[in-house]
Parts: sequence; structure tokens; C-alpha cells
Amino acid sequence: MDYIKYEIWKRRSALEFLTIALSKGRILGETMELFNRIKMHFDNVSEDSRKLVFEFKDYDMRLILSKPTDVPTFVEHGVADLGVAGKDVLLEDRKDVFELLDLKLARCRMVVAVPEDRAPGVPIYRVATKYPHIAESFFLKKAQPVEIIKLNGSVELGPLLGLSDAIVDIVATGHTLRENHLKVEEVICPISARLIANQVSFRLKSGQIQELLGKIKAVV
Ligand SMILES: Nc1ncnc2c1ncn2[C@@H]1O[C@H](COP(=O)(O)OP(=O)(O)OP(=O)(O)O)[C@@H](O)[C@H]1O
Ligand SMILES: O=P(O)(O)OC[C@H]1O[C@H](OP(=O)(O)OP(=O)(O)O)[C@H](O)[C@@H]1O
Repeated sequence: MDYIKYEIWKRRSALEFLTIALSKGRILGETMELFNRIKMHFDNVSEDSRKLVFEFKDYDMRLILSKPTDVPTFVEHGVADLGVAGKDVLLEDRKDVFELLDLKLARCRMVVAVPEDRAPGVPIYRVATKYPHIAESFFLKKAQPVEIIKLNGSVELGPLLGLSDAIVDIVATGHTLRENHLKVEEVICPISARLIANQVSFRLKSGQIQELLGKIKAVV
């Protein structure tokens, strides 16, 4: 495709299609099941493929696969009209997007966890987390000054290695905490995947968005 044709294709697709940014990883399977429940079948959308943009002319829809933390960025900038993102990512990054619906997928909890053998009442000074903003506002509300140490994963290592007294992280089955001799000290909030919308698209493409929203609401 030459450059001009490519530009025309890009602009036409953006206008004609409803573009939805999906999170690769854990949420993707459950999101595709949700679409199946509303009789929308998106064949070949899988992170096993290296393809990242999928067009479905029958539905006037385009799906893009992105890292979970990037979904709100694509939606805020309007290159995706809608997105499916975890509430954890929305709370952490606070992008300017509309949160339309709790999809009740990928349900888990954001918690403060500490070593199993930690005596009650011992103060927390250092917290390791992938979610520095969530952790900061949680401890700020409690007027408890803590040092936040940002990690990008395997945060359970923080207390194990003596890097931190506690972690702020997601717990689902509790398996990871148990395996690493940690326990939940406090629940910060429940987490699940949300349907989000670009603020301009929400008005410009309200017909398409409301139709899809109605179908999804009927099954969640
Ligand atoms: N253990 C879990 N059980 C259920 N849902 C989870 C769990 N961990 C994370 N989630 C939810 O699923 C979303 C995506 O998580 P996933 O593990 O696929 O990606 P990530 O670890 O956030 O990103 P990446 O691995 O690409 O850095 C999270 O934003 C959260 O909302
Ligand atoms: O309660 P569980 O069911 O054990 O799930 C909780 C784990 O899942 C997530 O980690 P993830 O697998 O995304 O890896 P990460 O540590 O690299 O973020 C989270 O950060 C916990 O470590």
C-alpha cells in the first residue's frame, strides 16, 4: 500500500469503525467470552498472533491489542473510541476517559500485604508496589507517612528480601501471597475490568456506542 492510500485507509477506518482497545494478557480471554455472549465473534483475535489491529467489517468494528497499562492512553488520545482496562490501571494512571461500565471481569482486590509473622500494630515504613499513586493516596488518607518503592512486578519480593515492610498489590486467589509467606493486612478496594470511552467519541459515535453498551449491559 503506498503512503497516500495508507493515510486514506487510516482516516476512513478511524471514522467508520468503532475502535476498541483490548488488554492483552489476563483480561483478553474473558473479554472475548463477553463478546461471544452478545453474539459477536471475533475470529483470530489472539495474542499468540503478532497482529495488533483486527478489522471486522460485519460489525463496523476494529479491535486493537495493547499492553493493559496502555489501554487508557490510546482511549484518552482518541485513537481508540472504547477500551477495556482494569480498575487498577484507571486508578493508578487517572487518564481523562469516561468509565462506562463495570464488566465484572478479572475480579480481584487491591490490598496491603505484610509478612505472615509480622506482629499486629508494627508500623509500616516502606511499601513496594507497581501502583505508587494508589499506595500513596491510601497511606495519605490514613495520615501515615511511608516511603513508596516502585517495582514493575513480582512485588512480593519486597518483604522477602527486606526491601520493604509491606506491599500494595493485587490479590485474586491468594496463592502468590501464601507461596511467599505474606498475608492481607488491609483491603484497599475491589478491582475489575471496566469499559471506558474517549470523551469525544462518546458524543460523536453515541449511536454505535450506546447500541454496544446496551448489549453488554444485558449480559454482565
Ligand atoms: N491475579 C489476577 N487475577 C485476576 N485479575 C488480575 C490479576 N492480576 C491482574 N489482574 C487484572 O488484570 C489486568 C491485566 O493483568 P495482566 O497480569 O494481564 O497484565 P499486567 O501484569 O498488568 O501487565 P504486564 O504483565 O503486561 O506488565 C490488571 O490490570 C488487573 O486489572
Ligand atoms: O492472588 P493470585 O491469584 O496469586 O494473583 C496475584 C498475583 O497476580 C498478579 O501478578 P502477575 O501474575 O500479573 O505477575 P507480576 O507479579 O509480574 O505483576 C499480582 O501482582 C499478584 O502477584
